[in-house]
Amino acid sequence: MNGPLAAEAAALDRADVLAAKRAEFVLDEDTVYLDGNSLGALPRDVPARLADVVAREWGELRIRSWGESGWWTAPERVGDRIAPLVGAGPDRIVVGDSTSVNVFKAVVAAVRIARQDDPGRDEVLVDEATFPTDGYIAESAARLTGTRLRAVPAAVLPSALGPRTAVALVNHVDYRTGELQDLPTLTALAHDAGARIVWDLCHSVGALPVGLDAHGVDFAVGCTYKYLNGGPGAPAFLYVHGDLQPRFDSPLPGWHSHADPFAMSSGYVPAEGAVRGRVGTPDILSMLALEAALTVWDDVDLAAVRRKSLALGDFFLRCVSTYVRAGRVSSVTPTERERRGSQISLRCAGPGTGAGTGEGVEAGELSAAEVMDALISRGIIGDFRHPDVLRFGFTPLYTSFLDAERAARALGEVVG
Ligand SMILES: Cc1ncc(COP(=O)(O)O)c(C=O)c1O
Ligand SMILES: Nc1c(O)cccc1C(=O)C[C@H](N)C(=O)O
Repeated sequence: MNGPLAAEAAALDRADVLAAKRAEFVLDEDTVYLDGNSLGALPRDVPARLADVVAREWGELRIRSWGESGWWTAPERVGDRIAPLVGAGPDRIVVGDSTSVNVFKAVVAAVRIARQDDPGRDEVLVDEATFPTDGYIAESAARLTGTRLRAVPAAVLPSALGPRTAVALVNHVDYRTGELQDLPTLTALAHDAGARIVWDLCHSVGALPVGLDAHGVDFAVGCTYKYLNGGPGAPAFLYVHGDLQPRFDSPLPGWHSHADPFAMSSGYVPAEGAVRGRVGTPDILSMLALEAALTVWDDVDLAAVRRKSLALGDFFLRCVSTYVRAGRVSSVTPTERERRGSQISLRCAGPGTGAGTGEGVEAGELSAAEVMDALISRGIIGDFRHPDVLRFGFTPLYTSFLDAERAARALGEVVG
């Protein structure tokens, strides 16, 4: 059954310049997939490419593939494919390892540079709502570098930056609320304070233009399994600003980052450029699946992605206010477009959330976790984050306005 906003959704889909992209992904029409901010959908061309890598490059060419199939240079080559999506020039990005490992490399290297310039800097700032892994890694990086970690709310970061700050580690888009931080302003403020900044782009790469080179960002990391659709466990990336590349002193100087790896010498001599961010043998199967997945971006205008992402978010919020009983959910994602990533997070007060029953919630109503379970059983795939947040990720390459309408309508039915 259609809701009152279904006709409008269909019209928006007809006018969508990215609509044709959906056919490049493996999706089924019975499911509304709104979890591309956790695991992107499978691009259609990936299975055949991966089958070729396994059967021919590994199965037939075997060891020769390191050279003949370009395996050895894949981390830089795939990095150069990601570069335009984050506003980076060539040889600035290397792909490999997990985001967590790249946070470690970036934070330690950034502290080393900051303290070379000014040994008095003894603090690493992190936004206190950070995705947990960043906070855990930053705490260890701080201990290893003789600094201390200070967690502050993102809104307080501008005033927390000061003469003691070595590095600030900031999530560009908050994984829980979907709030977008002002990267140009915070980067400039960090530099004004004499500090270095590391951005975690997990929830912004592929969702909005980032402009790393243009804004003078020092270091950035990000994952490739969300909006870049690289697949489960796809390798992450590390960006190092061009001016800092010669000073990048990796805390994990493995042999793949050596200037002459096959010299097998006992002394470490770092390679120049992005290669310096490598560690050991890359996960070639995942790396090449990611490379194949990135071809969907070849003809995509990121400004159009951002326009559609914001339009989907606006439309979804309108559908929610039309279909869902007043007071049952409220958006924790800022309504201002310039403060939003590509997800809408709804607080769903109820039993077992620790958030009280909330206005408009009656005894016996479903908790947020139960609401998400009920949505998933109806084929609406979002996710739940503690204690009471329902997340709906909008992936402009394959999410339609009808998806947004169907999800909000189902939510209204589930919460009653
Ligand atoms: C902001 C952020 N950072 C880091 C990670 C994860 O890091 P890793 O790829 O090491 O699991 C995620 C998601 O899992 C994330 O959302
Ligand atoms: N990285 C993930 C994983 O290894 C398993 C399950 C989910 C994830 C995610 O990416 C979660 C995601 N970063 C989040 O925003 O919560």
